[in-house]
Amino acid sequence: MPEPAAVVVLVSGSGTNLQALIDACADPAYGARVVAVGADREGIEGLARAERAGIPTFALSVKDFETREEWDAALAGAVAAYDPDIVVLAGFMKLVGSTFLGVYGGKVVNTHPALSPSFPGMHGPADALAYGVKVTGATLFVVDPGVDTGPIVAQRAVEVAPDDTVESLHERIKVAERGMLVDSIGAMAREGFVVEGRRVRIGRLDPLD
Ligand SMILES: Nc1nc2c(c(=O)[nH]1)N[C@@H](CN(C=O)c1ccc(C(=O)N[C@@H](CCC(=O)O)C(=O)O)cc1)CN2
Ligand SMILES: NCC(=O)N[C@@H]1O[C@H](COP(=O)([O-])[O-])[C@@H](O)[C@H]1O
Repeated sequence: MPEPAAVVVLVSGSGTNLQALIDACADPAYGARVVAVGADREGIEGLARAERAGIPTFALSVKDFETREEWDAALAGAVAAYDPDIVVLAGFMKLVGSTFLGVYGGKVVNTHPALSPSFPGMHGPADALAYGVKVTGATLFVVDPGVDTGPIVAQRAVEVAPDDTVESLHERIKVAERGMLVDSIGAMAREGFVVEGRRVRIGRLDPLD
């Protein structure tokens, strides 16, 4: 069996997406291994989940750096120590900048709780509910310098219920999101992937395509 792909996961909160990846990686056939978990803050459940799984962690807070650029470079350096094949932003509430993307561009993916290109930013479920859409969902994309604008890897649709609150809707999205993340990262790790303009292709190309 080939070496599993090395994955670094960056988190800011509860880390349920991270946990889904950790659980999937327990199967050697999955093809990936979480080699480190980083955060932009201390004391979060995401880091505790990594520690319980015996995975190395690091935390770099923007406020501990003179400039945003210095934080971005330090983040790139901390991630580089683990030589990842894929970097997953899983509820990571910071925009990564040009230094980080200069090193990892093309292999950083972010999971977002809305169907891109609708409702980018930090409040996807609330914005979808406020707009009144009947279907929303989750999107996995390759991170670019914009906010939730990168080429799409995968999407899962979720129906909005008439009595949904932001919390109930986000929880239902997160169930779909975790499945999307686990399925996509496994496929990317096992089969490889390529970004061609706005299209992301996983594995062998369809001969008719
Ligand atoms: N270069 C990119 N970085 C990130 C992307 C992206 O598409 N391109 N996706 C985000 C996730 N994201 C929501 O989808 C998001 C996260 C954070 C922000 C933001 O404005 N954050 C503030 C700080 C807020 C806080 O600390 O609570 C900031 O960065 O200063 C917008 C969108 C992951 N990164
Ligand atoms: N803009 C980024 C954003 O909204 N991210 C969202 O935060 C949640 C984190 O959950 P988790 O910490 O339990 O994985 C996820 O739904 C993720 O998509």
